[in-house]
Amino acid sequence: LSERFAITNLRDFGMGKKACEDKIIEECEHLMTNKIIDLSLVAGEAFDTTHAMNYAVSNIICSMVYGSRFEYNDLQFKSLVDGTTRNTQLMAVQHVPMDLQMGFQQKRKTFAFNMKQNSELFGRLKETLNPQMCRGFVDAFLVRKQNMEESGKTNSHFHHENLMVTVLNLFAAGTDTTATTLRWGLLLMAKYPKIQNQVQEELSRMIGSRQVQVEDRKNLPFTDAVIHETQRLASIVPIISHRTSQDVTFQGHFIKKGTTVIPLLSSVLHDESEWEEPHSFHPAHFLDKDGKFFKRDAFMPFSAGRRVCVGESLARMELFIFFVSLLQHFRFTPPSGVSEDELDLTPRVGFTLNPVAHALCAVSRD
Ligand code: HEM
Repeated sequence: LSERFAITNLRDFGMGKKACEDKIIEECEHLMTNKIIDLSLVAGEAFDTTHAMNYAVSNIICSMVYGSRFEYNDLQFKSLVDGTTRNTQLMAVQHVPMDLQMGFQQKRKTFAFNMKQNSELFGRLKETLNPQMCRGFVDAFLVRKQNMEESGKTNSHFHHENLMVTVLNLFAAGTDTTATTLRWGLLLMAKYPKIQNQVQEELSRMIGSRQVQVEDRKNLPFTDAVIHETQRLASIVPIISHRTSQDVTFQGHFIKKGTTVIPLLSSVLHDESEWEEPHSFHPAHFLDKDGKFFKRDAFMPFSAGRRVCVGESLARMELFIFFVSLLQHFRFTPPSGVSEDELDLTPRVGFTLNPVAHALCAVSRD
C-alpha cells in the first residue's frame, strides 16, 4: 500500500511533469556554479565527478520528498548523500566473506545515521505541517496518517517505519542510479572526444547557450542517441530479482510459484544478436540512416513490464537536462598527462555498476 502511495504521490509532486522539469532546471543553475567544477576551471585541476553528480541528483529527490533542496555545503545533506552512496557500494562487499563482517557493521552504522537524520527532518516537517499545502511526499504521508488516526482507522500502513523505509528506498533507488549514469556519460565524452564534438556541434546549432528544456529532445537526435548508448553500454543495473506470483511455464521450463527469478538486464543490453556493436560505445545504434533517433526494443535499462522502474520518466528527464547543460557549458577531458586511451571503462562491481575512481577536467566553453 505505501509503495502505491509513494508512486501516486510522487507523480503528484511532479514526477515526469513540468514542475519537476523546473526543479531540475533550477538545480542545473546550482550545479553550473558548483565549487568543485569551479576549481577545475580556475586551477585547471581534475576533479572526481562523484560529489557534484550525487549532490545535484539527490537534491531532486529532496525537493520531491521534503519539499526543498539543500546547499551543497550543508553538512547534514552531505552526510545523508554520502551515507546512501556508501551503502550502495557496501552491498557488493557482502559477496566477499572476509569483508562480510566489516561491511555489515559499516552498513548498519550508516543506516542508523541516515535514519536519525531523516527522523529529525520528519520532525521539523511535522511541526510546520499545513494540510492545505503539502510541500512534498513526507507532508502528504503525514497528512494521510493524521486523517487515518482521526477517523479511528487501525491497522494502517501509514506509520513512522513505513515512511522511513519508503523515503530511504527512494533515495537509494533515485540517487546513485542517475548520478552514476551521468558520470559514465562524462567519462565516455572525455574518452571519445570526436563524439563529444558531435554532441557539442548539435547543441550549438540547435539551442546555443539558452537553457535546455525537455521539449528540445526531439531536435537533438544525436545527443539523445549518446544518452541512450551511455545507458546501454554502462548497464548500471545489471541484475534484478523477482519472485513468481504464480506457477508459470516460460520457454518450456516450469517455474513454481514463489521461485526467485534473477533476470540479467545486461544480457539484453549487450546481446550480440540485437546490437551491431554490443561491447563498444556506438551511438549509431539509436540513429536511422537519416540521422533520426529511433528506439530499440532491446533497450531496457529500467527493466520492463509491471515492475518497471517507477522513476523512469524522472530519470530520463534528469539525464537529458543535466547532461545537455553540462556539455553546453563545459568540455570534459582527461587530467593532464593522461591520454584518452588510458581512461578505464572497466566497471567497479557493486549493486550498481560504477566507473572505477577517476578524475576529469572541465574546460569552460562560455
Ligand atoms: C538512470 C536511472 C535509473 C535506472 C537505470 C533505474 C533502473 C531501475 C531498475 C532496473 C529497477 C528494477 C525494476 C524491476 O524490478 O523489474 C528499478 C526499480 C525502481 N526504481 Fe529505478 N532506475 C533509475 C532511476 C530511478 C529514480 C530517479 C527513481 C526515483 C524515484 C527510481 C525509483 C525506483 C523504485 C522505487 C523502484 C522499485 C520499483 C518496484 O520494485 O516495483 N529509479 N529501477
